[in-house]
Amino acid sequence: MATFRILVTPGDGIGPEVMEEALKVLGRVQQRFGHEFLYEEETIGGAAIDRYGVALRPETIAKAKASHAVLFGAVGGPKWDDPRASVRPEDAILGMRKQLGLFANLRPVRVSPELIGESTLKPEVLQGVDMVVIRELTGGLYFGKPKRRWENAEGRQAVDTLRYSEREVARVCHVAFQLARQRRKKVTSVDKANVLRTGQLWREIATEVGKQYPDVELEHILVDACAMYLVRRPASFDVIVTENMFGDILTDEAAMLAGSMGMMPSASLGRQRKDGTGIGLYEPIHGSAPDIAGQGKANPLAMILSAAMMLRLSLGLEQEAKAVEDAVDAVIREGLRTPDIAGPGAKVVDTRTMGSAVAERI
Ligand SMILES: NC(=O)c1ccc[n+]([C@@H]2O[C@H](COP(=O)([O-])OP(=O)(O)OC[C@H]3O[C@@H](n4cnc5c(N)ncnc54)[C@H](O)[C@@H]3O)[C@@H](O)[C@H]2O)c1
Ligand SMILES: CC(C)[C@H](C(=O)O)[C@@H](O)C(=O)O
Ligand SMILES: [Mg+2]
Repeated sequence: MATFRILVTPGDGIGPEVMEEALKVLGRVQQRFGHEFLYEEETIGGAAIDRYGVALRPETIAKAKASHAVLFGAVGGPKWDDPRASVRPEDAILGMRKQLGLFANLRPVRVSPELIGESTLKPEVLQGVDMVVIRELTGGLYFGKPKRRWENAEGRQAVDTLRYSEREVARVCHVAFQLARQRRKKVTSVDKANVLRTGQLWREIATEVGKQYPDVELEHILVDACAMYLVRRPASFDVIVTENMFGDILTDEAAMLAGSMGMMPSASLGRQRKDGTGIGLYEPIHGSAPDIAGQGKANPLAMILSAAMMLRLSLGLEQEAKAVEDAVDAVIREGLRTPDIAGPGAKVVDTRTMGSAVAERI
């Protein structure tokens, strides 16, 4: 029997609601496959600002480093949204990513045949969509310095800095090519090389890294065109690799191919240890959804699918990961729908019923 340490950070809004369901599903995995998951829970985000005055405590990072993986819900909400606030709930997720060195964010986009009808896009456009967007996660505009606000005779000013180093671009491109080798062997590198110096560096390095993977096709697309192709011919993409901010925006767009933000899991990975393992952080790409929090309307499948990615990528439990994904496919096939993926006449269930249904099918 294997024992794994998992840090659980539910966060704010629907974060705790979807986390409860992921833990229910993992409980069933423990029972069925006989593993031991040792959980530690930490308060983060807005809840931590209320309790400790900061969104992320050093103790939480220390606990994360002592774990095999972190399961992260979502942070944020109107209560902490003052644009002048010196601490923000989002500092929790940004701090985790940076301090744990999680530079590669994998965001798979799969379209269940049963959900094609619920999308706002035409069914024929969605046929065969199966891609992974790899978002660079610890560089770019999010972290570049200087980053500040000030005021002068011309009024209020602000600056964020877009900076990338050769090393930062190369390492995330390697992740993309290695993943493409296990898939359809195509990488699309997305940049803004027609305008930005960082985009030119990105393209140059993606091309150099690509030469080390002659069996993988590499195409370059400008980010504005990519936003268009994502809704025009999404099935043509296999692995997309892009910088932090572009990846953030393009993946919310891509969520609409899968039907809802509530269907989009993610894994954030960093350097591997010598034994081939490495800490990973697993979270849905959606936020705390204040508009539906506390109403039982949140779709827990993105969080549950993130837990499946954790089983596969940080705990090395492929069969268990597959069992969770198959259970999710089964409930979708059987017609269970939270409101975000429910068409007319659908069998609408609440967050807990959806989570229990997945757990029961493992
Ligand atoms: N990783 C994170 O913690 C994370 C990610 C994104 C946004 N946020 C934060 O969340 C807060 C709200 O942001 P937002 O409203 O722009 O984005 P959001 O992702 O929270 O919500 C966008 C829309 O998608 C819906 N939605 C999201 N997740 C859903 C789910 N699981 N089931 C059903 N519907 C779902 C919401 O109801 C809303 O209509 C902000 O404070 C933002 O900073 C946090
Ligand atoms: C909450 C926010 C900081 C975060 C981001 O911009 O990275 C979110 O939008 C995401 O996609 O994970
Ligand atoms: Mg986002």
